[in-house]
Amino acid sequence: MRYAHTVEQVRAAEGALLARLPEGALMQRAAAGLAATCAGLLAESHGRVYGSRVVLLVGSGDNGGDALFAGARLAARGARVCAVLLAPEQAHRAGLAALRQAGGVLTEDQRDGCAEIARADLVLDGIVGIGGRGGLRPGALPYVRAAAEADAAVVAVDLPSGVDADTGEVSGEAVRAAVTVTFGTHKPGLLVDPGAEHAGVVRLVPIGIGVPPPAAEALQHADVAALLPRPTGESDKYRRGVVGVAAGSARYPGAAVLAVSAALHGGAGAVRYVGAAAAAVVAAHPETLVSEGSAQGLKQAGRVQAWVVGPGLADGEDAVRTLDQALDAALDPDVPLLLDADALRLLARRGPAPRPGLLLTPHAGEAVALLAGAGVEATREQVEAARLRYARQLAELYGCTVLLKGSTTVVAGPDPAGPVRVNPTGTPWLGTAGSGDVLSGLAGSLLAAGLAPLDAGSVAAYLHGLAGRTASLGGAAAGAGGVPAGVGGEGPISASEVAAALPAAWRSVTDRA
Ligand SMILES: NC(=O)C1=CN([C@@H]2O[C@H](COP(=O)(O)OP(=O)(O)OC[C@H]3O[C@@H](n4cnc5c(N)ncnc54)[C@H](O)[C@@H]3O)[C@@H](O)[C@H]2O)[C@@H](O)CC1
Ligand SMILES: [K+]
Repeated sequence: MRYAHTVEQVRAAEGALLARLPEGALMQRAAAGLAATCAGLLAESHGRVYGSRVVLLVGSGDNGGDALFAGARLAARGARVCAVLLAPEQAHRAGLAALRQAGGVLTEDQRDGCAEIARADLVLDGIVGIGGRGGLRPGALPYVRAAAEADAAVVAVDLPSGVDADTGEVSGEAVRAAVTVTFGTHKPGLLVDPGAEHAGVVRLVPIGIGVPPPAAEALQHADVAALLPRPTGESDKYRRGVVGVAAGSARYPGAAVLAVSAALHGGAGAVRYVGAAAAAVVAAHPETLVSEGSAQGLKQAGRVQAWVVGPGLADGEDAVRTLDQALDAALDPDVPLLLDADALRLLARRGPAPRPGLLLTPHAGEAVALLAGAGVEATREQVEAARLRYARQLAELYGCTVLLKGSTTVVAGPDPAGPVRVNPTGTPWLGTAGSGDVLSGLAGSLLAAGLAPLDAGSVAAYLHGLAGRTASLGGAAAGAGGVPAGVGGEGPISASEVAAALPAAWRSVTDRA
């Protein structure tokens, strides 16, 4: 698991350690790890550290201190290090002295600084770290823009300056790093877009701080492998779980086919389908147990261990009746229920309807409707910019687990003190019609197999992201969790291909565990 902690948690943990250690010891640990990563990058790009050109962007706090001490270490190995001081009066004194002693030079001049950046091999962003507030200040912008235009590898110290450490929000511009070297623990803003997208590859340097339970966490391969259901010798279809899918309509039969397809690939023993697209579902997946038409309803469908309701239901009378039945207490309240797509729009009209085992899977637009249904106004852009906050708020308002889909999918449980799961896999190519139907069928299948809503949602998002990348790479198994989305070699995909790639994604997780 990759754990992330808020600034407040990091400060408390660091405070406890600082009291026990000699002054500056923690910063030296941070700087040593930072310099080692930079040396590795310089060896890759320049062939060696000696003679390479390094520019440090140094702000007024300890984040700048880290950059200065790391710069001193690189200068001691023969790098030509220039520190650009954004706040010369407040720059870290001991760090400045160390850099000077190691042969580094300083400048406060904007033109000089930008010229140095233009010919640098590596730029270290030590403008602000966890002490940053309210986005980049105007004085930093020329340097940040020069770094973006230069060939240099940009390495962010602790987090890219301009990214909110707790939320991943970016107001205005922020540093875009190839690599972020973060200290002690991850920060939530490094795991969730838009912050995650600015952070590049994130490397954690342990500095020995003890941390409390995390505010956010991201599953890794081993966690997913441990959570995935594994049939045993005694498993029959009921023990493995039967998932019911109430989806599709005369207008949108394809959504039902995709949700069923993913549910069949999601580890459940069988899939029951109820709805108006039975013919299309059976034609595509003859193994599905279908009930013709929605008139028969969910209650008559037979035994299931989880329901998926919503994809392609449209918003007619049948859809309203289906949602009523799904939320009806007479339907076994112990059977987990996933609501997606049209069911979410209908739920938004009714407002919160708390129920055990409820998982909602909105995208940003549906989240806006759900928020409005609970009396909270927000725009799509606001939800996309502050995904952690809105996922948590929705989970609290609706008293259930909420999986908010998007460039970073996040899953929040109803307990406000619990961690939010942030999904590390995926590719922008997954933003394609029907992709959400695949995710909900898969998550429903995992619910039926017995996973709790938070686990079912986050494991489904993980496999869905991997399957998307696998399909996008033309069938080659995608890399490990944590690989940033959008790495080269990918191409367009359809939702059917994502569903078909689920078994390969599953195997790539269990094979490596
Ligand atoms: N506290 C510790 O024990 C450790 C801290 N470390 C480093 O120290 C950092 C935190 O240091 P600080 O608390 O000094 O805070 P920062 O260095 O992150 O920034 C605070 C300073 O920046 C100014 N500032 C705030 N917002 C700004 C903005 N938008 N633009 C420009 N300046 C802004 C503040 O006035 C303050 O002077 C961490 O991110 C990490 O890099 C590491 O050395 C590890 C140990
Ligand atoms: K920084």
